[in-house]
Amino acid sequence: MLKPFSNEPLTDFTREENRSKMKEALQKVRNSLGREYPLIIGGEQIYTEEKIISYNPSRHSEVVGKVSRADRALAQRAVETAAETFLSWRQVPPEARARYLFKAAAIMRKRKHELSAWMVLEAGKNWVEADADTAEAIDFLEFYGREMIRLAQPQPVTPYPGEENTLEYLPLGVGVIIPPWNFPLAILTGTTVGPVVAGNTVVLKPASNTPVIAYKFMEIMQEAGLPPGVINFLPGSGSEIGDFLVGHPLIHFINFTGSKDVGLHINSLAAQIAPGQKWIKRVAAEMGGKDAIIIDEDCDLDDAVAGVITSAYGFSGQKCSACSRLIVVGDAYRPVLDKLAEKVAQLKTGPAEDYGTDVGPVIDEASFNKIMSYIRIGREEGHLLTGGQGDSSVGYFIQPTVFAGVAPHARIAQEEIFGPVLAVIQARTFDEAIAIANDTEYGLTGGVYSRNRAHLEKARREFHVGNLYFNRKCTGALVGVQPFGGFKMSGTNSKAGGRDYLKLFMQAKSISERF
Ligand SMILES: NC(=O)c1ccc[n+]([C@@H]2O[C@H](COP(=O)([O-])OP(=O)(O)OC[C@H]3O[C@@H](n4cnc5c(N)ncnc54)[C@H](O)[C@@H]3O)[C@@H](O)[C@H]2O)c1
Ligand SMILES: N[C@@H](CCC=O)C(=O)O
Repeated sequence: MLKPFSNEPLTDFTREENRSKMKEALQKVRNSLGREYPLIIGGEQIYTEEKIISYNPSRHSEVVGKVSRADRALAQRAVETAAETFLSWRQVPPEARARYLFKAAAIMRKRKHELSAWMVLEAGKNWVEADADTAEAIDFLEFYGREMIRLAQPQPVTPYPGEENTLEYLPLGVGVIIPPWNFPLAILTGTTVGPVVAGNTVVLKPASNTPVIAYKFMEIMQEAGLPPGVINFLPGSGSEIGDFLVGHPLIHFINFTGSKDVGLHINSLAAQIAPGQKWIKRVAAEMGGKDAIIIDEDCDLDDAVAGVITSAYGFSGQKCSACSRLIVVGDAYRPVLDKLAEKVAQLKTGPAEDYGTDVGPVIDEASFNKIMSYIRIGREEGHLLTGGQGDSSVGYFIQPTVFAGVAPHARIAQEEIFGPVLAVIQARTFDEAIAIANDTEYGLTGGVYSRNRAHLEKARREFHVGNLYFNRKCTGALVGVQPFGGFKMSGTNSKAGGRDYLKLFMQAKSISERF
């Protein structure tokens, strides 16, 4: 009997026994750094000359792994293999498909600290963030498996005299999965196994910064017994094989998570009908954010500032959900700035593998340079309250940075920086704060700290974001609890971890039989 879904518990690292397990896992992973990994098509491991090399962002001289890189010929083979495998995979009963996911979840649970350790070293996540990423991956497996079983049950339709009417959900076909590096296990797992348990087969093109953790996911799916060819693992360049895959006539859907620019490019490419293509490709594209938290005058300011700090600097601000704009109402402004300056300066910046690091490195040199250039822009557009320095000599470290007195239309208040940089904006009234919060092209997460019920109700109606949080941080959506996905240029609102998710990769067939 299947237990009802519940979220995977997080590890309590204040306990010595858990810290020592994590240290052991880090040591074990460190001993395996620098290895070569194949791509996988139809279960066959293929080593290529060309490699994607991934580095430890906390120590960029350290090679984490070398992963084989696909060219277009291999991409063609992967799509054809997925198309062939679809013919048998779609016949596998939904409950049997779900069982592969439950088995993979059990394997991940056993390898939890090891998987987190890979993320510490390959993505630069601190222990707590890496542990949450692994837990979320397990949640996606457990949740989507149960969702498929639910959708396979007779679906409710209105009874009609003299007829039997049914509604069935069928898979679409072959999809391309393109995840980002910032949730290298959770988002990769969720965006892949959702479509797969729905009966589709896929080509998975992982992000080039985190291909080793992506390979670990493949290892687990293979160990869970997933038939060869259901997930084809194809690391490679976005522009070279990414465009080829998206435009391929055998592809039915693209499940993308990443930046706005790449998402819009994929959306327009997928809209073109390739010769021989007989369907419209579906695109789920979850993209960036410029997320705001509003601090209202009457709230608990200590609690609010703590929530903002977690939201702004968790994983060095490299979350689509990160708070990058803080809007403070009226007289709360000065005390909030004082508290922020004090608390942010106390955050510990350092290597992700050191227990107790609050702010680890940013992912790579390009990100480091981009964030530092925004910090230079910020010095013109606002008043530097704290932080502002970066050091890329060993790893890509940037101090958590706060700019105060920022105008709502300043570049640092409008453009996604994707780093540990917070712009603080003052609003005269709560209504003005809501108007400022909504005045960007994005609409992903938002937060309000307030004790004023009328203000919270106004925010409920008017704060235009896909994930709205009251009196808590605006990151860390839980699978099944806070289905995740935004409005406007933040994406197509696919609601990862929600009950509508699998239907994005299915088509509904209504069948009527007259008695
Ligand atoms: N809304 C969400 O749920 C969500 C979640 C996580 C990250 N994000 C966003 O992702 C971004 C950070 O991730 P990133 O730097 O990996 O984003 P990115 O857009 O640079 O890359 C995302 C993926 O797209 C691939 N890619 C790049 N060019 C491509 C092309 N032409 N065709 C096909 N694939 C291509 C990359 O290799 C990678 O796998 C941020 O903007 C962040 O806000 C959004
Ligand atoms: N789902 C994650 C964000 C994913 C984007 O980076 C959260 O809710 O913080």
